[in-house]
Amino acid sequence: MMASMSHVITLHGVAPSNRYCRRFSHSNPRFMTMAVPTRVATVKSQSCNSKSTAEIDFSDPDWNTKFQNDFEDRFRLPHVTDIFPDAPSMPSTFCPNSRTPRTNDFPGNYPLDENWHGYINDNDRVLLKTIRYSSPTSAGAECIDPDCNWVEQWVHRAGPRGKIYFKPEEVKAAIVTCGGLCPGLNDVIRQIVITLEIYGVTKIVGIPYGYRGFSDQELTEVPLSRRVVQNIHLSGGSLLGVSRGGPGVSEIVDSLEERGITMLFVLGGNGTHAGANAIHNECRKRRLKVSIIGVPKTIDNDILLMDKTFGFDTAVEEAQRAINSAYIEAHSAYHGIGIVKLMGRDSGFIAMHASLASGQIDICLIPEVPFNIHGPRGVLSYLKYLIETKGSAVVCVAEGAGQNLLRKTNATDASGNTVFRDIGVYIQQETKKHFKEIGVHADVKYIDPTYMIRACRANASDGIFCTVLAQNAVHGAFAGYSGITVGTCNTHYAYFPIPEVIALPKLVDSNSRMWHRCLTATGQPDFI
Ligand SMILES: Nc1ncnc2c1ncn2[C@@H]1O[C@H](COP(=O)(O)OP(=O)(O)OP(=O)(O)O)[C@@H](O)[C@H]1O
Ligand SMILES: O=P(O)(O)OC[C@H]1O[C@](O)(CO)[C@@H](O)[C@@H]1O
Ligand SMILES: [Mg+2]
Repeated sequence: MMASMSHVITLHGVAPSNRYCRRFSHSNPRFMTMAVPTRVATVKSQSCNSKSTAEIDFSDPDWNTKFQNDFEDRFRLPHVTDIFPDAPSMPSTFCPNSRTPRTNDFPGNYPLDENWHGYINDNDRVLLKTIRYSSPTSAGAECIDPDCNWVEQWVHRAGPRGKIYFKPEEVKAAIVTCGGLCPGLNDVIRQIVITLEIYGVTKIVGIPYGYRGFSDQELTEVPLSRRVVQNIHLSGGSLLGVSRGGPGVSEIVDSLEERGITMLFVLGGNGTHAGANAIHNECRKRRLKVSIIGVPKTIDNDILLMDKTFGFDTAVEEAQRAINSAYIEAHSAYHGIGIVKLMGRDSGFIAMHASLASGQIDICLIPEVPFNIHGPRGVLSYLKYLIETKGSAVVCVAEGAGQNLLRKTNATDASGNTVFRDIGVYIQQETKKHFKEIGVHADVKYIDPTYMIRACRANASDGIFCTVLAQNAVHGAFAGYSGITVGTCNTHYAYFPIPEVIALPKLVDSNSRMWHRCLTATGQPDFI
């Protein structure tokens, strides 16, 4: 089959604008010209096939090797030596078992180099995909070619390097948190500060209220130290504040120059990372030795290639309280119907995982899977069936689900994200109307716990996750990288070039085992 294919084919015959991938719902043209990545993800990772995968000529006997080389090139991490080839390096000052930097004056707490295997080699790699699918029809198969050949894809291992490219005493590090709130922001801020201090950095500041803090003259830098951040992880929110919108990239880089910032840690979602990448590019254009490092903060878990993002676990856990309340209300009422709306603009991960965890959801609706409300196969008919057969029902709907059923809105927020209509309210209203029309009693209750969930403190698992991400962010900066972000792949920590992880939102694959498991757990039919 392979030999006979001399033409360039699309992946499984699926056109590049494919089943699972959509653009992030940005519409602000100001940002579009600034930093939306030009490269689309070429791997069909997270079920996203792409233009460049579609351009592979699989009749070439070397396509596999070429793909892997291309992959290695794309995932190469931008480094300070790209613009300053002679940039000096020095032995790392990082010491994992000390509160202070490693110095020759105080060798007692530090093993001799030859006995200590604590650094990451720049050539260490993490395997991105671990399942070998035998057929493209296997559940959730992510194949590069039509025969689903095994293709190794390796990304860079995160962690401390033996050589560093910044002298700690010359560093001024800044941290900024952008976008919406997410559990764990304070844990990340805290650990970045602590790790920077261990390297020996003394000038550490927080930029208040997201990117806005770079331009608003009334907002002043927040000095940060171990003392300041010691207990901030005990509460939710962000010590520094967050915002959407704000200044353009050039203004931000002007501000970095004026302030003498040499390391910038950017905590935020896809929009923030697009901004971070644009800042990185602008710094390179101006030949500034500045390291821009992202830490992906998206409660929606919609960043490509990573196992998960921080705050997601906590969100799923916290959503249980809302779901349980909806269940109790519905279960205690005569013909009770509970509706819970959870976050997820483009991706239904929170709704899917919360439904799976609760065991109390009868219908889970996510943006990736179309559904009808009305008609014989619609959600309302099934709700009637549930009321008749089990007396009550609970629906979990992601905020971005079923937007096609609602009147379009042209409204955008300050960052250019489309403002959605409330699908939860719509389902509540239509349910009430429908049951009235068919003359069946229904007691409908609607819960939207969004801001209660977002404002929570990180749970233990996210607390650990944030701590490790933050340490790795600092290690990445000292290693001389810039324009990168940090995440986990198959439980291992890795660095990624920013454009590769934000080209598209990571979506729930409706052919994945996880979605099928969710369907098995709820027992819901297709609503199409
Ligand atoms: N394409 C872009 N280029 C440069 N900056 C951007 C871009 N998109 C968004 N930004 C900036 O990034 C910041 C955060 O963006 P946004 O409000 O979209 O949140 P986010 O990072 O995607 O996080 P969340 O997951 O909470 O939505 C804003 O200050 C916005 O101005
Ligand atoms: O109301 P805000 O702050 O604009 O944020 C809402 C958005 O933020 C998110 O919670 C992600 O941070 C989305 O799920 C949601 O659409
Ligand atoms: Mg976003």
